[in-house]
Amino acid sequence: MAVAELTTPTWTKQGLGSSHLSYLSARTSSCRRLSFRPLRRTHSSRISCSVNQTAQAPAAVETEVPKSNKPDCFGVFCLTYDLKAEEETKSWKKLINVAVSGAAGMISNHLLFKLASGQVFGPDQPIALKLLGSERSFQALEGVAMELEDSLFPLLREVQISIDPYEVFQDVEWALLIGAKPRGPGMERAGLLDINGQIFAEQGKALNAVASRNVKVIVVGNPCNTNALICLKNAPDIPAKNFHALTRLDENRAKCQLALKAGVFYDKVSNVTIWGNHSTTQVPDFLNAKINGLPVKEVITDHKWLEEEFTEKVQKRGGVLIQKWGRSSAASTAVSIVDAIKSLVTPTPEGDWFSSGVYTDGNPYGIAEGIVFSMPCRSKGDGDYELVKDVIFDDYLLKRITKTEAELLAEKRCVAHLIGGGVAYCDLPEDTMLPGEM
Ligand SMILES: NC(=O)C1=CN([C@@H]2O[C@H](COP(=O)(O)OP(=O)(O)OC[C@H]3O[C@@H](n4cnc5c(N)ncnc54)[C@H](OP(=O)(O)O)[C@@H]3O)[C@@H](O)[C@H]2O)C=CC1
Ligand SMILES: O=C([O-])CC(=O)C(=O)O
Repeated sequence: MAVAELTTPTWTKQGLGSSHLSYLSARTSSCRRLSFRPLRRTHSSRISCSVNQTAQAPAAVETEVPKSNKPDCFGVFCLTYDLKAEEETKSWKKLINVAVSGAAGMISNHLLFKLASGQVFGPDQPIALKLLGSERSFQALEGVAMELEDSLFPLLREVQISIDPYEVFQDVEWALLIGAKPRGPGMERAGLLDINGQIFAEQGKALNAVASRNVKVIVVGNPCNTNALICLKNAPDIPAKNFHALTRLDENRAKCQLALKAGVFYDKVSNVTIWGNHSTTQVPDFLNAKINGLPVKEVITDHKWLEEEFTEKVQKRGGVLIQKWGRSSAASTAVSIVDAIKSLVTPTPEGDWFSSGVYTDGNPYGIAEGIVFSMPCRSKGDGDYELVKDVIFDDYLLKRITKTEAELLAEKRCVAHLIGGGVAYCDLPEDTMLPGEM
């Protein structure tokens, strides 16, 4: 039944019992929870919660639950909020503030709705989304906020949009830094490092000034390892350990290729590490990885494939996708950001680990200190992690780890001016590529 035909619209929540009391106040309630607070933009006060202004909280009505397979039942009108809202709210956790930069971009367009739905932080975790954009993207950001509003997510209590990182990062517990300038034709990697480095230096300073002292930061915008380094160096009051560069997409890509080759479903693949940079020098580790609990090299006996095809496939997967799609991975990147967060907020399954680009100080592998390098991590589910010690190395793995390490050390020299390291000197060993560049 379409909205116009309804005299008493109902919202049903799949999975609830068969008898429902539906309340029209679902509308007022969700609207009350979504407060748009556009900042530093006078014109943005046009955003308002129009339903909130007009709706009254009507008495409860008992209605038939529309069957979801009815052809005239669609979208929001197939949903019921069993609004024992007050009771439910009491069982919820304390609201968390989550900042997302590049919020009008492609990755965010997938990610924000996952965050708001509860599938990332859990069904009892209300969140406030704080969206960072720019002058150029502000209108689009308003559009994003409107779509979030129209989605009626019960757990989404507040949406803020702003172009000022000092406002957006105020008290945030999570900062997902996605916005970055893409490398254009003819642009040198050094140029990209500098332009994006400025963005991440500013955002690091803003996080340092106003974010929660234990904020967890996931840098997605490329080149993400060095951007994360710049960010953490500009945020000296936040533990360096709290900064991550996203290499989870690479891990997921590696798992997919191993599963494909072994002819197993990908949940049978575990212990996959991506070592190093999120670039074409990254090292997907098949030495320590397992399939059905067995070393990958015992299951996949074609070692030439592992060393050559597999490694290159993972390194260049992003570029192949761009050739097909005409744009870089957005949906799968958003999924991998979700995976990365969940890996920090839920205990890592016994014996397994996940990859993340983290600060190398104190690492047990002999990797140079002072860079952000993807390594195997485990978490107790408290947002923190520890590095996995029981991994093995062979000459093949060590040689490649050395190469990606050299690249990151060179990137670090290129951005010395942004991390308090004096005059920058850019001597990148070769113009290595982001996974999306080929
Ligand atoms: N680590 C990983 O695994 C992956 C990383 N990426 C990286 O994530 C980033 C975002 O990708 P995606 O969402 O697809 O990109 P989009 O181009 O869709 O969005 C990027 C956003 O970055 C912002 N931005 C910030 N500074 C600039 C600038 N100087 N010029 C242009 N835009 C700028 C823009 O927002 P605004 O104007 O609001 O600032 C824009 O909306 C990219 O750096 C990409 O390379 C992509 C895939 C995987
Ligand atoms: O290069 C890009 O922007 C895309 C990217 O990081 C990837 O697909 O892994």
